[in-house]
Amino acid sequence: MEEYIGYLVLVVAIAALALVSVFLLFRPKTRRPPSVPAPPETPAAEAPGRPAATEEEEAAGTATTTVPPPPAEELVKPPAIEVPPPSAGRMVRLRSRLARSQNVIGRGLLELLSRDRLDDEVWDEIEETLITADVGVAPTRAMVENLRTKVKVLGTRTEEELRALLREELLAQVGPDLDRTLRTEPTGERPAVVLIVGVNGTGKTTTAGKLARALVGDGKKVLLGAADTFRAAAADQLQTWGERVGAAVVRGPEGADPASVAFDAVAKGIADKVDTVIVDTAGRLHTKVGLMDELGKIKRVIEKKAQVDEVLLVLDATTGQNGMRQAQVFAEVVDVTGIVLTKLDGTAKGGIVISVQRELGVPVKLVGLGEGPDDLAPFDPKLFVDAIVGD
Ligand SMILES: Nc1nc2c(ncn2[C@@H]2O[C@H](COP(=O)(O)OP(=O)(O)OP(=O)(O)O)[C@@H](O)[C@H]2O)c(=O)[nH]1
Repeated sequence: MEEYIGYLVLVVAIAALALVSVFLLFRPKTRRPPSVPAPPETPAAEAPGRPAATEEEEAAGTATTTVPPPPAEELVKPPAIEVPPPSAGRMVRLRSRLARSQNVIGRGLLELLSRDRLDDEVWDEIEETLITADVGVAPTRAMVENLRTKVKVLGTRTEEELRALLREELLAQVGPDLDRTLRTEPTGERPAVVLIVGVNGTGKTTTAGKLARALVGDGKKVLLGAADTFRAAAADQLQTWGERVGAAVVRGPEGADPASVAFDAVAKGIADKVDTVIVDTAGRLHTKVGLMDELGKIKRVIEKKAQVDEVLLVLDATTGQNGMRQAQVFAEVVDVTGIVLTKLDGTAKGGIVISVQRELGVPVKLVGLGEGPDDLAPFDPKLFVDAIVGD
């Protein structure tokens, strides 16, 4: 009997053990703590730019692996297009910058004019101040002559009266009535063509880019032509300017014929129905003949497609008389229709506005007042003179 009970216990124990093993093997897994869902594994092809799978795609199970990856260039996220401010009112916005660089001339002149005795020595100092500010010899003489007569005849003595007199004389020299309109409107089916010329480093490429921005800000469709094929970086620079505001850029391989790039740019401008094509040139000043050949050819070739409406000569205000001489060579080679005076924020020699207009017989149409993308402004003579003499 005892032996029978022993067997029974053994059988029960084996059965219990078997039961426990079966339970452990097949026990329900519901009591595991819920796991945090891992981020879906995005295939490389689904990186930026690719739209998310639609519900239908997911239902059909076609959302991920069956779609071939798009070509590499589609993966690059296009840069956000900027909306630049319009060109009007820019000089007002940049007034303080202009005043900072220019009012030293005005303060000096007013201090001299306010002296108790206005003898020859003082008038010589006034003349010197104007010459130092790059006003030029002939305009300086004319101004001093007029000031001398008026102070004597009118007996002008108070600071306010002197300021008003100086303002009047400076304004007369700057030329408040010169036509400074920038011709950027298309003629019929043809876009306006603006050619940017000037010595390297004066800010030509920057001006082309800033002008494109300003025109886009005015609601125009603009195309940039990188005919400075001499320096690849200039085309890259222009491309960046264009991309920022959504303006197309036509460029050629490094060393390509600048005239052919200019031609292609204008042809594309016509095909795309843009308002304005801006062509940046290299304008290397090797020899006058070489320059004439290069710029003359660009202009002739463009004119097979459209007329050149503006030839803007870019001049660095900080280079003074040296820059003036270079400007003269350009003016002899090509019909300049307007001057862009850059870096006026970096010099007190604002008198160059007066001398350059007089020397070249062409109005200053735009001024550069800083390195910021919107620091190019239509030139306003009154605001300019106010910045010199102060309020
Ligand atoms: N402060 C200041 N800097 C300016 C102004 N305009 C241009 N610059 C700077 O001048 C430098 C030269 O400008 P670029 O546009 O490269 O000159 P560039 O004439 O095109 O030179 P190349 O392409 O070599 O012919 C850059 O550092 C510009 O930021 C301005 O109005 N004020």
